[in-house]
Amino acid sequence: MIHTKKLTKTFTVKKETVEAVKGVDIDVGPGELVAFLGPNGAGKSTTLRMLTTLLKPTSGSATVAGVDVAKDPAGVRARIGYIGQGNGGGHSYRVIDELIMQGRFYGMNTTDAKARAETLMASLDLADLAKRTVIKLSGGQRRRMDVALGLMHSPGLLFLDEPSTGMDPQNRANLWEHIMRMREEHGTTIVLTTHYMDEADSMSERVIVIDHGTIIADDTASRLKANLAGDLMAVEVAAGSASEVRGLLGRAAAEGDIQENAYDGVVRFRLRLAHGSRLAPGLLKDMHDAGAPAQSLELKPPTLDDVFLELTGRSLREGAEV
Ligand SMILES: Nc1ncnc2c1ncn2[C@@H]1O[C@H](COP(=O)(O)OP(=O)(O)OP(=O)(O)O)[C@@H](O)[C@H]1O
Repeated sequence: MIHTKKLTKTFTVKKETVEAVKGVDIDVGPGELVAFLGPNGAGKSTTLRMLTTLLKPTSGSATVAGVDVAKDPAGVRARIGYIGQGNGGGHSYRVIDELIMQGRFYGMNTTDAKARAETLMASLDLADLAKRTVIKLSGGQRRRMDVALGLMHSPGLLFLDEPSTGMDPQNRANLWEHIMRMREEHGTTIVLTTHYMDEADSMSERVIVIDHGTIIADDTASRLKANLAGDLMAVEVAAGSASEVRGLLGRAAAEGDIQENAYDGVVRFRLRLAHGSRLAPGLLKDMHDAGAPAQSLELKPPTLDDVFLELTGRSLREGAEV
């Protein structure tokens, strides 16, 4: 569905060069659901805008839905849906009319456009709002209408630029439910950008992590977490067992720091362990056999922020405007 080779975008601002996207290679297959995750200014939107033909690449190439973005931008646009950041200004048209106009814009006749608009309004929970003017919609309703607009011409590939930014958690969950249902019903390939880690984590099958215009990781969220971050383990033992346990934990966590705090006759160790949940039972047994049993053991699975921290030394949260 998407193939890019060394796709690059450079902006010149007041004689200064900004390398927004630095030669990225991206391959997305039919039916995939992929999130571009990265902090503000990482180059996510610029990449999306090149793929949707809103920006011309400085160099490199991109084929989207089988069409070269540089050679046939109109051909690309006919095959994709694009839902950009933020809402356009208020519209005084009714929701149904706005959707029909979009369909007409893509060459549908009025009857087909009306039928399609009604189907989409039903699946996006907009049917009761069909006659409301667009300016009067709430933020969440407006975003769902944006999704309906992007889907009017039944594109096989849908791009969403930060679809849920600024929405409250309930509206976000609601929008996602609709997007997932759309996907199930139509097999749409979906590419989105987000700086919400939990959204990339729970909704996407594949996460492409972008930082400073470069792809620094590309895998499923669970593999990224298992391979790059590891579980956070906390073990408490009686102070008298601490040296025994220190040795056992040191062998289990071949790399990485082991933090230690002592209080009230108890020592609490904290460490990161790849596949901690698999190692924990053996570790508990070894501690027991060594006469240094654990008083408690907690395991916390890693987040995509831990992955980003491991890859860059920075937290995704630091630069996020959330
Ligand atoms: N039209 C432009 N002119 C000049 N610089 C730009 C332009 N668009 C983007 N940039 C710069 O390119 C870099 C990448 O921006 P981009 O918007 O792609 O990041 P992003 O990852 O989408 O961030 P956000 O999460 O804030 O949307 C930034 O340094 C940005 O300032």
